[in-house]
This record gives sequence, structure tokens and C-alpha cells, in this order.
Amino acid sequence: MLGKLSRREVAVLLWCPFVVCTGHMLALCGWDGCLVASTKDSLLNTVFVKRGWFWTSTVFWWVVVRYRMEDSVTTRTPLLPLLRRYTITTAAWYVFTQQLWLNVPPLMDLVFVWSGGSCLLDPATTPGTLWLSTSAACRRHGGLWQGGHDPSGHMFLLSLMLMFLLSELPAGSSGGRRRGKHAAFASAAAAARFILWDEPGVLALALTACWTWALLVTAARFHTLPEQTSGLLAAVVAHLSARALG
Ligand SMILES: CCCCCCCCCCCCCCCC(=O)SCCNC(=O)CCNC(=O)[C@H](O)C(C)(C)COP(=O)(O)O
Ligand SMILES: Nc1ncnc2c1ncn2[C@@H]1O[C@H](COP(=O)(O)O)[C@@H](OP(=O)(O)O)[C@H]1O
Repeated sequence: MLGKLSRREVAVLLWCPFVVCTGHMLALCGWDGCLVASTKDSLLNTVFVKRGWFWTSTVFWWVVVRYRMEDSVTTRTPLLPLLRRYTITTAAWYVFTQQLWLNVPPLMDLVFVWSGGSCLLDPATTPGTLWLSTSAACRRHGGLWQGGHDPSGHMFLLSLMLMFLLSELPAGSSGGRRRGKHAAFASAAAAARFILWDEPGVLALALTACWTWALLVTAARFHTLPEQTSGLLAAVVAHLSARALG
């Protein structure tokens, strides 16, 4: 329940605004050039961020499954509330960023269209009139998504994933007390076994670092500050709703 936020929950809520402010300071000082691999076609964006909820879900549930296999029954966090919070967070991600069904665009695209935006098509390549109500369809037709307030889907997704992982991860782990530590890096196979099997929390930490980096890049390089802010605020509302209802 939300009643009173713990110190940890406050820290979780402050993390994304802190990263976003850092990104803007880097941009203001002209240091955003050091944010390498910050193009739309980078591996980080195409393979990881654009499939972000998949990676977050897979790594998170793997950590939970693995650690529950080893934790004693009494130290296990109740699974049902965790599942509820995950389901609510997934539903929020879906409603905000994905096309619900044929004629219903994601919430972020509805906000864009309601605020006066539209898809500008090149008449040379797309003759006739075509009304496109989703940014994905507009992109597919080579159009320009312009004129309205376009909440940042990246800012939303990255903040949501970071808040979810930072507040839920300890639920799945009881700390570094796993066996096989000393032999961990004796060979590549042993290292892989250690990370994937013994201590998958390492993967979750790596993912958290990866999302933090991508958030920094997004803040410094993509969208306007109001569009970043609306993406971030929507993520905070989704996160707090999942905590309150889950
Ligand atoms: C070895 C591991 C075994 C683990 C066994 C444990 C159990 C694992 C369960 C795993 C469950 C996984 C379920 C995953 C369900 C999904 O989420 S699938 C869909 C994934 N899709 C995404 O992640 C897409 C994310 N992208 C977006 O939302 C958008 O592209 C964007 C980033 C918001 C940008 O929008 P644009 O319009 O493209 O700008
Ligand atoms: N961290 C990041 N790294 C690379 N590209 C990013 C990014 N954050 C946002 N973008 C890009 O900026 C555009 C706006 O993203 P969004 O509206 O989801 O916030 C998207 O381009 P495309 O629409 O060409 O894919 C997206 O790929």
C-alpha cells in the first residue's frame, strides 16, 4: 500500500528524475557528445530498449524463479502480490505504448493526436489522403509525426522498467550467499554458469545499468523537455498505481 513511502521507495522515485536532470546538464554543457552509441540504430536501442519489456520480464522472472529455488520457504516474498504488481505494470506499459487493437492507438499517440498532431506524408510517395493515427504506422509509411505533444515512449518505458526493477528486485533475492563464487571466473563456461545460474542478480544489475544509460541518452538527445516530462510522469503514475493496487 502507498500510505507512507519507505526511504527506499522515495529513492526509487527520485532515481529517474536525477538521471534525466544529469542528461540535461550534460547536454547544456555540450558534453552529450560523450554519450556514445546514442543513435536510433544503435544495438542498445534496437535490440535492447525497443524490446525492453521483454528483457525486463525475462530477467526479472528468472531471478525470482532461481532465488526461490534456494530461499527457505519463510524468507520468500509472497508471489501473488508480486504477480499482481507485474501484471498491472505490464498492462500500463501496453496501454501507453502499444496499439490496443485495430482502431485504438496507444495512449501516447492519442495524446499526440488530441493535442493537434498528425502524420505528414510525402505526396510523391503516398498519393491520395491517408489518415494515420499511430506513430508506428506513420513511421512505416515514411511520414513525419509532427505538430502535437508527443509524450516520449522511451522515457516512459525506461523509467517504468527502472522503477519496477529497483523496487521489486530484492523481492526475488536474498543476497550474495551463493555457492560456487570462488570458482566463478575460472573459465568462460564457469563464468556463464555463475551469472546465468548461481547469481542471475548480476544480469538484473547489468540491465538496470543499461536502462539507466539509455535514459541518460534519451534525456540528453531526444524529444523536448515537456514531452520527456509527460513520459516520465505517466511512468510514475503507472508505477504508483501498481504499488497501490498490487
Ligand atoms: C533462461 C531464462 C528462463 C526464464 C524463465 C523464467 C520465466 C520467464 C518468463 C518470461 C516472461 C516474458 C514475457 C514477456 C512478455 C513481453 O513483454 S513480450 C513484448 C516485448 N515487447 C517489448 O518489450 C516492446 C517494448 N517497446 C516499446 O514499448 C516501444 O517500442 C517504445 C520503446 C515505447 C518506443 O515506441 P516507438 O513508437 O517505437 O517509438
Ligand atoms: N536512448 C535512445 N537511444 C536511441 N534512440 C532513442 C533513444 N531514446 C529515444 N530514441 C529515439 O527517438 C525517437 C523517439 O522515441 P520515443 O517517441 O519512443 O521517445 C525514436 O526514434 P524512431 O521513432 O525513429 O524509432 C527512438 O528510437
